[in-house]
Amino acid sequence: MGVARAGGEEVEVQGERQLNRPLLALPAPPPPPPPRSSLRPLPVPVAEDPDEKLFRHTYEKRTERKYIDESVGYGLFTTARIPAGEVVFAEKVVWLAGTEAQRWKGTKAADDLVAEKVRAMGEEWHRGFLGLPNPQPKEKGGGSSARAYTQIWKRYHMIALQSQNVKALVLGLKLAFVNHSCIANASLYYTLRYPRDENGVEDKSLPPGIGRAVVRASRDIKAGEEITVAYFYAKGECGVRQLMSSMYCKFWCVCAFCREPVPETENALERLYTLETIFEDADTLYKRPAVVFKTAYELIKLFERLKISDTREVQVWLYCAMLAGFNCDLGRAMLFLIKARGLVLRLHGPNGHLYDRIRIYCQMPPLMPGFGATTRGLSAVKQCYFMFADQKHAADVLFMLTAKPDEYIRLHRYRRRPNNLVKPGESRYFVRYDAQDAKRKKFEEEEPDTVEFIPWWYDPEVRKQILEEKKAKEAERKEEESKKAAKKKKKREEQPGKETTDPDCIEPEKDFLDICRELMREFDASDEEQPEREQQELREKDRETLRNLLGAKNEPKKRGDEEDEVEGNQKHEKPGGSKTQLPPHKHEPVPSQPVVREVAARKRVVVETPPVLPEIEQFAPIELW
Ligand SMILES: C[S@@+](CC[C@H](N)C(=O)[O-])C[C@H]1O[C@@H](n2cnc3c(N)ncnc32)[C@H](O)[C@@H]1O
Repeated sequence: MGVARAGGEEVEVQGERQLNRPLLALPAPPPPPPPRSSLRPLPVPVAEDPDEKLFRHTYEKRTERKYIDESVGYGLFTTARIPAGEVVFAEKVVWLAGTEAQRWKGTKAADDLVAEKVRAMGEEWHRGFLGLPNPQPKEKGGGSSARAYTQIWKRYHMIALQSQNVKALVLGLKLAFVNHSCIANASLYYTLRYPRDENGVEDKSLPPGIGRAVVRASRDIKAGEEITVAYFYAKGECGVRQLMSSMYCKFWCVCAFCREPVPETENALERLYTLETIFEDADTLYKRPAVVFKTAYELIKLFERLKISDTREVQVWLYCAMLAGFNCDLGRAMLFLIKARGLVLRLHGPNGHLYDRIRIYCQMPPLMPGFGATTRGLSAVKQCYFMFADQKHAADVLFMLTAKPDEYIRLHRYRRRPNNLVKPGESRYFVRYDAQDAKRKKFEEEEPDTVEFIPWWYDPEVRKQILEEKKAKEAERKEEESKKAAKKKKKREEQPGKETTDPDCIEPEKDFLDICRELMREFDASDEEQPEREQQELREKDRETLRNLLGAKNEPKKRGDEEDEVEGNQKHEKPGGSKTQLPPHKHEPVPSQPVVREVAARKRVVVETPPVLPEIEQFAPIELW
């Protein structure tokens, strides 16, 4: 158990060791960067009652409600500075979801339901609830406080999305005054709690409910500043965001960034929208991975510059992790996940459901949606470690900044330049492809068949018609193809001399061994006419040539020997000269020499290996599959 200072108070921090533990049983990564001065160590849940101990010390007393204007109503303001990462308040809330919300039928039933829930919170809370400013005329229902519960509820509640997108309506006495901003200075999340049985023991077989609403400062909040959170995931330009606020929250957003849009923030939120759109399009993800990474990188930089630090940034890191996972790139995926985990810990602490999701992905990356759709990024987790060592320049590798739009560069292809070889403005890393990689790259870059889809909203009759049309078109295309093939074949048969121009294609219909056997038979037939000794010599020579031709599979030779041999063979092979020349086969209009040269020449692949410097090795561990 450790002790940390928070605003002059001492806070018990339990389980720090647990937080610093590596995620997977792997070699220890380099030490983490020093903590930022404005952040104190994060509190973590404790075994007994997480809510009680975790949020004992908050900045609740340094806040007050103030009236803003008619369009927004009240807001919650600070009376003193609140440092980034601190819990502003963590309060108990009344919440309605699922079957309970279904009881909201008719005003009387609704009022009874809210009253019942509010009374269950205790007398003090009940009084606080009824003390919230109620703008409705009191006598509307006849009595002085008739329908007061629902009136207050309707004005001050918030919508919370729990895991699996379960909607819950929440109301807290402080939370009631926290307004939305498209670029908020605090984050809101709800701790989850399992229902307790009659003995007060948590029943983990039941779905968890909401424990407390926690508002945590995501940046330093000055004294007198309004505390704002994001009610929804705001993205796009101001008009789009206002449309979203009216759709999701039933108000027209008039936050500072919608009232007077700033070009830079507008640009950042528009980029976020673009990135989200890209992530809905698997085709772009597949064909333009480098563009996606670059967009994400620029967005993260922009967020940093504008000091936007909220779940949207977590989402960008998560998207990058998913794109890496999509390509089986565990090294990059892990690093993106670690970044997302760090940020969500800073924003929400280890209690929110977003943290739970990221923690699960860290432990089991294949659980990320779309994982392993392609293998072109294949890498191992430990390959991300060298990027820890080189935080300053790792972005080049992590986001593939030097890649072509359609490229996906594997981690092991990056080599770090030694200090004396780096020119100003140049990337620290260069990409090394070898012959094997180039072959694989060609395969990786093959485009998949395009996926066509018929929108679900089309009329069934229209869908049927479209499918039939597609089938007819496909049949037509196949028929055309077969016609073309038949035409080609016919032409070939009519002009046998003109046939093969491709030296690779000796006899398409025949097996290579058949051809060899035929050749042997032909040699034997022509040899019968020769005197016995001469014949033997020639046969021996022919066999030698054939052995060379077949690549001397059983006797591996040195590269140098092979080259000499090929060149030697070429010297002897004069058309019509020696007896070792293979006579033209009746199915083989083109002389066989070009084939011989081609086959042999292909073996002369020289793999260029750059000088391996110990420094490069150290930073870029090489791992080939
Ligand atoms: C939880 S209450 C916050 C307190 C509220 N300002 C009041 O005095 O009643 C949520 C309501 O505040 C208003 N509100 C919050 N953020 C807003 C914003 N950015 N623009 C316009 N209205 C907002 C909306 O009417 C919303 O339904």
